[in-house]
Amino acid sequence: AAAPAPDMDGVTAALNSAMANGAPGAMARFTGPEGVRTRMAGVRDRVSGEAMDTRARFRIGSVSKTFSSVVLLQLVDEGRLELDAPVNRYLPGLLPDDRITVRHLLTHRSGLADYTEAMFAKTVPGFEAVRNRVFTYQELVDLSLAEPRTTEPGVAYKYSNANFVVVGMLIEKATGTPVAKQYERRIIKPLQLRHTSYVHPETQIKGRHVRGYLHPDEEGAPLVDSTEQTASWAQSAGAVISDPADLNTFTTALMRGSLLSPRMLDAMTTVTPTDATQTRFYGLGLRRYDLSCGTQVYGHTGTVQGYYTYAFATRDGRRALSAMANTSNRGAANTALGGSLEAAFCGKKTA
Ligand SMILES: C[C@@H](NC(=O)[C@@H](C)NC(=O)CCCC[C@H](NC(=O)C[NH3+])C(=O)[O-])C(=O)O
Repeated sequence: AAAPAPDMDGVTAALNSAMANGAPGAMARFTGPEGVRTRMAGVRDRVSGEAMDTRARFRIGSVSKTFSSVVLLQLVDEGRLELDAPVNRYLPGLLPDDRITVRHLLTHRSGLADYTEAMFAKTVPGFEAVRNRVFTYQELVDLSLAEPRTTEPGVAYKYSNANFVVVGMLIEKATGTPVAKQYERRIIKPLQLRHTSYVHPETQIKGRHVRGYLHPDEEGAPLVDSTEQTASWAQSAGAVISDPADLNTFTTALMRGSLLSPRMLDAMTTVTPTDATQTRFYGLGLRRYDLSCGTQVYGHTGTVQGYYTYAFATRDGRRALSAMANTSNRGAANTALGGSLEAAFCGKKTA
């Protein structure tokens, strides 16, 4: 059946709802058979009052995990790493359990604790303590290993940034270059993602960009401008910068098979449920959301101080949506923004 036209009024309603829940602004870009549709709301800069702009760049948070996963799966395709090999075969002595495999990292089933829970237990103090810090991968792994593991390897899904920090270490070990070089060579250049970059530990977002605003834990406390940070606490788990057009190019190219072999793309999109609702799933560095109209969309969400992101596409790569709200630590704003997926991919609700 032909895909339903996107309900762009519904997308606008989702953006407005994100603003009603504390975001200074929000935007979305839909790419489909009928072409591109963009919607913007509010401001990208609360001081200048400059309007939200879909040509502006922002921090994509954990959507970076899909970039890292693509690089690692290309290395598997090239025979330089094996998915079911112990991580310790490539990084001797790194992890305290030889049973933790590369696949366990990509599926969040390693049991490695997520160090960000302690790091950001107090949102603004935690952020201020790290926003200008530069961490080595090893320091982040050590923070994780200082806490008890959350599961025996492979037994259960438990989201952890530590997994994709180790993915970054594996990429650097296998290629002998920084992850930035691999993102550039394997994704950014081939897809001509002109507004996508990995500038860690540089704190500035170059060119036209959205300023991000972090909600403190204290109700009513003023927003904190969190735009400039090293994002070193996240790195290969969350430090990529991009814009809506590049994200749609990335997710559609991924789904169309431009980045991975058919076998590897099948492995990446083979998912297991992450919640009881059986509508949210995780594959290899990739989420799958099953929408109310039966459409399944693949991509990732992102949460980094001041920015909520959704970047998803249909399995045939014919339709994609990227959406961003320039706030965080506000779950209601994130959920509201997520409503843009149903509107974009399921179209107008029939009476
Ligand atoms: C969940 C999301 N994960 C990511 O994008 C990664 C990179 N971000 C996090 O783990 C959240 C770090 C804290 C954010 C902070 N929260 C707090 O400080 C809470 N005390 C904030 O909201 O900005 C994903 O995979 O979709």
